[in-house]
Amino acid sequence: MPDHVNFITGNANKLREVKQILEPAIEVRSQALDIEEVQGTIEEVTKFKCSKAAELVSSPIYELPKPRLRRAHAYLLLKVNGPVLVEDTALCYNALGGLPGPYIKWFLTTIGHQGLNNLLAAYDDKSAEAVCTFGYSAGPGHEPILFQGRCPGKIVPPRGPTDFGWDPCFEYEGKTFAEMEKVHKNAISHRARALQKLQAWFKEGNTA
Ligand SMILES: O=c1nc[nH]c2c1ncn2[C@H]1C[C@H](O)[C@@H](COP(=O)(O)OP(=O)(O)OP(=O)(O)O)O1
Ligand SMILES: [Mg+2]
Repeated sequence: MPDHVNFITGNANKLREVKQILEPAIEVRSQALDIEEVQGTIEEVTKFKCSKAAELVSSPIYELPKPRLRRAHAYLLLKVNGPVLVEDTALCYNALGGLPGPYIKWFLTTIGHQGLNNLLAAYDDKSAEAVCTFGYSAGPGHEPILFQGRCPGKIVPPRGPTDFGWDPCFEYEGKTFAEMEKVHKNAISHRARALQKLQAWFKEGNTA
């Protein structure tokens, strides 16, 4: 098992959940980079994001022991690309053949919770899947390895706190993600299921 991962995301809520799930076994370090996102399948979007992150990220080649020494020794820090972990989240409506899928961010920003419901007005089937795909790259030129988790649910009018994305509109076993205790969501979510696969891969002896 690696002692840490370098999770690249601009989303503080994602980071909090990944920390809650992986730590303390694996320390989650993070850099907030705004990475361009392409069109394509969920897998293509995640692979591109991961390769880009591996190129853009820079991290110190070693850790200095004490914070007060860091400034003095700043010149010793060299740029090293990768390894990195990224994640892309999709929300896939079954009645719509998997859309909005990886484009959920733009749908949510543009039409909001009510709009996410209205999209299904013409259909009886309100079922959906939350899909989380982590991409891990050892560095530039290394093909990203993907770990995907899926959680079934249905799209409902918003219930619960509105602090994280479409959580209020996604119902799983009678509760929306927003209504659940964080520990409950983090035990059954798309993100938790994907991270279980990543943890299993690390346990096989693969290291970040
Ligand atoms: O568990 C979740 N529960 C509710 N909403 C969620 C969840 N996870 C992601 N979301 C939202 C954030 C964004 O509106 C879209 C995914 O887009 P996505 O590109 O993966 O996220 P992002 O751009 O916010 O962060 P990043 O810098 O990691 O790409 O769904
Ligand atoms: Mg994004």
